[in-house]
Amino acid sequence: MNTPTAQHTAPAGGRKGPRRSTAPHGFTARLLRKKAAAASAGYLLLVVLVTLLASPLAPYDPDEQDLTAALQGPSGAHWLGTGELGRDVLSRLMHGGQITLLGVLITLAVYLPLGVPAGMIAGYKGGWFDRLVLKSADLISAVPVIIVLLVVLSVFTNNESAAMAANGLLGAPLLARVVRSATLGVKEELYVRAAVAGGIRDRVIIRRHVLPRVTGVVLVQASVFGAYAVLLETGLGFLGLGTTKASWGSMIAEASKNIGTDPWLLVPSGFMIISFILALGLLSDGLRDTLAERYAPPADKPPSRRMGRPRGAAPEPLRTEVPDTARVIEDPDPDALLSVRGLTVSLTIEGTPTAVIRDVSFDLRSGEVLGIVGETGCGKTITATSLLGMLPAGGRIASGTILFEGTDLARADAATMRRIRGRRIGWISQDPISSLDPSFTAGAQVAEVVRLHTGCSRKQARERTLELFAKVRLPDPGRVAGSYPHQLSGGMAQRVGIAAALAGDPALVIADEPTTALDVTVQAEILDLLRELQAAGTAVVLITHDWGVLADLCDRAVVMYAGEVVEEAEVTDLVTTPTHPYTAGLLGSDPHHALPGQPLPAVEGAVPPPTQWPVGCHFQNRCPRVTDACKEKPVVISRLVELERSTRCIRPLELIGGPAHD
Ligand SMILES: Nc1ncnc2c1ncn2[C@@H]1O[C@H](COP(=O)(O)OP(=O)(O)OP(=O)(O)O)[C@@H](O)[C@H]1O
Repeated sequence: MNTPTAQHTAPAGGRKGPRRSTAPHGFTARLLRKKAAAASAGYLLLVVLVTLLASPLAPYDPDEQDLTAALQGPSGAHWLGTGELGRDVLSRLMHGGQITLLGVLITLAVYLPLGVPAGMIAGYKGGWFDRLVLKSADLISAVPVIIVLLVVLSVFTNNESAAMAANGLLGAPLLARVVRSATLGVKEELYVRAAVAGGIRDRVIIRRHVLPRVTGVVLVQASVFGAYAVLLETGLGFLGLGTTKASWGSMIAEASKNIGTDPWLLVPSGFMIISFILALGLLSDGLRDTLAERYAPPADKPPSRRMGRPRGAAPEPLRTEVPDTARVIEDPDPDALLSVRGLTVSLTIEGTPTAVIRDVSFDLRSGEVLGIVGETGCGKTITATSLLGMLPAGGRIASGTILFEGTDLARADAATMRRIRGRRIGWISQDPISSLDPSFTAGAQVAEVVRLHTGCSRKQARERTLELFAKVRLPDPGRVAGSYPHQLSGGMAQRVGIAAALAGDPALVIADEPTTALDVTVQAEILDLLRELQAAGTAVVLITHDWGVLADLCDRAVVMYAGEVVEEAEVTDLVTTPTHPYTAGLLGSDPHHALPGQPLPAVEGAVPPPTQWPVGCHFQNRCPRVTDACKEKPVVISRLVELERSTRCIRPLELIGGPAHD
């Protein structure tokens, strides 16, 4: 007999309190609309009430014996008959529930407070604690629970409470393992990453953002384990190891002794146990489905974007490390707010640490907007997330520096990064709805960030939130503050996201394709907001696929291709006189230049993945100007000092009519 673990790992949640959504979105209302779950909840409530009120309600004392009326069937005097000592079955059933349900309560009182926090911490933090939880769960799975309980009962004779507590203790690591898995998924949700980017502490994120999402899994596990505890109590009673008082288990034991002469005696206690367990199961299914509905993305919206998470990168040589001969490290610009130099980031791909961006360098001054442009998979997001120290699990900065306000973020510890995220560097995501936790109102989420960064009172945080909402030109800030994410349009959600990014008054904002999910009119409004930020002196790193957005907003831009910066220049120079064939190709395939009725010119081929970067120029397989020299060795990025631009091409001036040489 081993402790059960339910196979439900569906999205979960469930949280009460003033922030909860109201009907028709209310959790209880939706649960009660499920007939089986509603009937089960009603039945369980009735059983609990009758059990609690057994003393006034039961027609007889549960231990009152009447040997003249032993083993009788149902009658007017004894509705469910009598047992072998003439005790009233109905009264014993009502009182017996107290012992059985107390056993369930004790089990859960140990099981939940140990298993839930342990699982969330293991999943969220990883490391040695995670390994400990997994190891404990493996070990416990191999332990025969009944043997342990027999040992406990031999020490605490007939003490069912001790046995049930031990049962909870044995189940807790298994619960922790399930909660850990759910937490791993939640941890990658954009709104959790947005909270990390906002500088919110881990314990607050676990309590406010992870706990509501794993609550469903926990409820399902709790109901399955509760049903198991009922069975266990019954089993102990049946074996005569449990309490000597009336309990559902001891009633089963009594009935089984008399099964030959009076089979009826098994019916009331058997029905009680089976119906109770069945109702718990149906309720748990209802809870799971209701919570899954609650966190399912609306039908018209794609599922939330998650970051992939390869694990276990080790500081070994990278598969695609760049040789020193192919690096040019200039001194950082002394006036820059942010200076990135020679940044190489590795992720574990197919089990091997692999550079996914390498030798990335750029500068950004206060009040400047720097664009990062390139096709999908070129390394724009990894570059941005390394600035925030939020690489996917297993990712690490292999080399290079990220100087921001005098601190090298590439080497900053967790506490420094937490101080910088949200306060000095804000983050705006490309998926505004998924960046907000569906369990909280927009106002509550922004107020949380405001409080974190300013330490102000709740009231002041609410006022500041409304100011921020007005600043990002949200219509009716009060109404938006009280709305849940699903009640907001994409544009409104993005404004809320920008308000959250501005809550700490950061010097730098990283906007990762902030307009991709929005329609054209809303895009223009969001770009206006970013322009205002810039005018107020905030530096912005803008990741985009869109040359129109780039030309509209950015002062300078870096073009990335297959993990490398291939060109860096003022935007006007980039769009008018590109020096790298990739920049020229990208510009040529810009839909803004499409001619009616003519196919859009495209750069043939696809970006090679980091595992297949060629020696030499990464663009060689798609370049219309490729020569043998391009394939020989990694191409150094050269500074064209007079033109105030850099390019990673061995014939940088060829495209703009300069001398062509190999
Ligand atoms: N979690 C991950 N695990 C493995 N490889 C990853 C992971 N995240 C990114 N990569 C790889 O790193 C490279 C750079 O990815 P990145 O997301 O930075 O590209 P991007 O230019 O931002 O693309 P997009 O425009 O689609 O966001 C890609 O080859 C990608 O496949």
